[in-house]
Amino acid sequence: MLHVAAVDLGASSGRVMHGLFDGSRLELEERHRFSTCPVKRDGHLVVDVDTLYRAIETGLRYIAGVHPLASVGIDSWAVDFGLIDEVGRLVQPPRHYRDGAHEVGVRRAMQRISLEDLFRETGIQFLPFNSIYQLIALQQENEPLVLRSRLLLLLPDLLNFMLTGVAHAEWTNATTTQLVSVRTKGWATEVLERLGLPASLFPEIRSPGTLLGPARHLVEVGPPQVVHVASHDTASAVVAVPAMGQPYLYISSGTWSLVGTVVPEPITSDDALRWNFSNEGGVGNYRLLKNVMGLWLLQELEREWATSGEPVSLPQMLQEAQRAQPFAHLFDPDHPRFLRPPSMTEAIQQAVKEWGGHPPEERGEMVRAVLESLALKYRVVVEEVKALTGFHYDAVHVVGGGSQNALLSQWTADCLGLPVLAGPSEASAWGNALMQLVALGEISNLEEARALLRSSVALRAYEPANTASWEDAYARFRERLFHRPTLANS
Ligand SMILES: C[C@H](O)[C@H](O)[C@@H](O)C(=O)CO
Repeated sequence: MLHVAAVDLGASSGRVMHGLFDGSRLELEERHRFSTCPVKRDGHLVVDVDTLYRAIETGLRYIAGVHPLASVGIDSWAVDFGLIDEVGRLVQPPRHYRDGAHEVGVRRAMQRISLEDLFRETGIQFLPFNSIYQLIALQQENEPLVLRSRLLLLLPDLLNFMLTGVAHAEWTNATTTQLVSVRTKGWATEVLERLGLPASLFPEIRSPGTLLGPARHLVEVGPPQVVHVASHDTASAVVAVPAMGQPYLYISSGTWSLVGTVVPEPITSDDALRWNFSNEGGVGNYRLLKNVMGLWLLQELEREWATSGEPVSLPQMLQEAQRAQPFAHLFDPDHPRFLRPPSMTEAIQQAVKEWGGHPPEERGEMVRAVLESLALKYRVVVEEVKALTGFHYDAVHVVGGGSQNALLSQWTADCLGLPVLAGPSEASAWGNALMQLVALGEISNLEEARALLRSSVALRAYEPANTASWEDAYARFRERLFHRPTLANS
């Protein structure tokens, strides 16, 4: 039996998963779960790297204390980074992308380079919290701090560095900085020059599926090899899309919903620019996708209800949503106001009002409004994907934690008029473990990885129903949508 550890850091929790591979089946078992929520320091939302690192070590020691651990891989959300000084210390805690400080970076960047030039060079969608804007904002705020930094490491690269002492930039996550060139596939040096950002901060880019080095702090239990997995959690989740052949559509559904497909080369056409698509690095391909605000909306509502003394479970929320009136409170879930609103309830009510609807008051109305609006937004993005690639798709794979939301999966099928195949729910951890097996030479490629996955996990299928009323709602949704600001044009 071969033992690997997949460390997957999500928006609110991280887990250390134990992968057991017997040559024909892979099993994943959770060994340690911990919070990844940002903390407030000096007025900013930051990532508590030391606490994360300690939790990861605890989980790894737990597995390695019992089994010979062959390897470890770390994936996390994208864009957030730490700056390291000449002795390898963090110069300050990494800012979290939901902190508002990057906005000054957006304004500054736009004075120096157009969105169009940036997109043509990097293929990445405009999101105000991309690393590029976070770094410019930091430079504006504290230039000496950036000048005395030696390296910029995205979160999984930073944790890998803490484990091994080796500093690299893993490809899939590096592309989310909006600072990697689609032409050279290296750091976009011309963009860095135009923005006055030091090229020396950016380490060598390495491909997923390669070995990084031994985990030096775990010598007494091995040490296991640290592997460059697809370290952007969405890239790992896409590795674990159990598709049979090409082309395929996916929704990586969690705090964000990443809606897209994979393409052999980036698509940087006028339409891709206009629709604000991303070409994020994948494993042997590009992930042509768009961020939809996702289950963050629901998570925030749930948090608000719990803090106001009315905690509610997900099954209860879904039951109440089913009883509410259909299509009564639609809104654009990607309005920038939803990134970090003081009150999600009020932000949704305001958005519905602006679309000429009656603001939802009841919990069920609110949940129904979120889920219907998400499904309708998925349809908008899927239509754009079809137009960009010219492909026909006959199903959509929903992977990640959101694949367990049966109501959203059913409504997604109804709205898209396509079957939904839901699962695996721990897709990022699966993709992470599978890339370790590739790096260790246990399996030879993605096709084999997917075959292994299909024989190891159960999927749920949802057939489209009730499509006529969704078609009608979609027509109304589209009409409203294209007169309102989105993350791209606000
Ligand atoms: C910032 C988000 O985390 C990012 O855009 C998204 O791709 C992600 O990583 C979702 O987990």
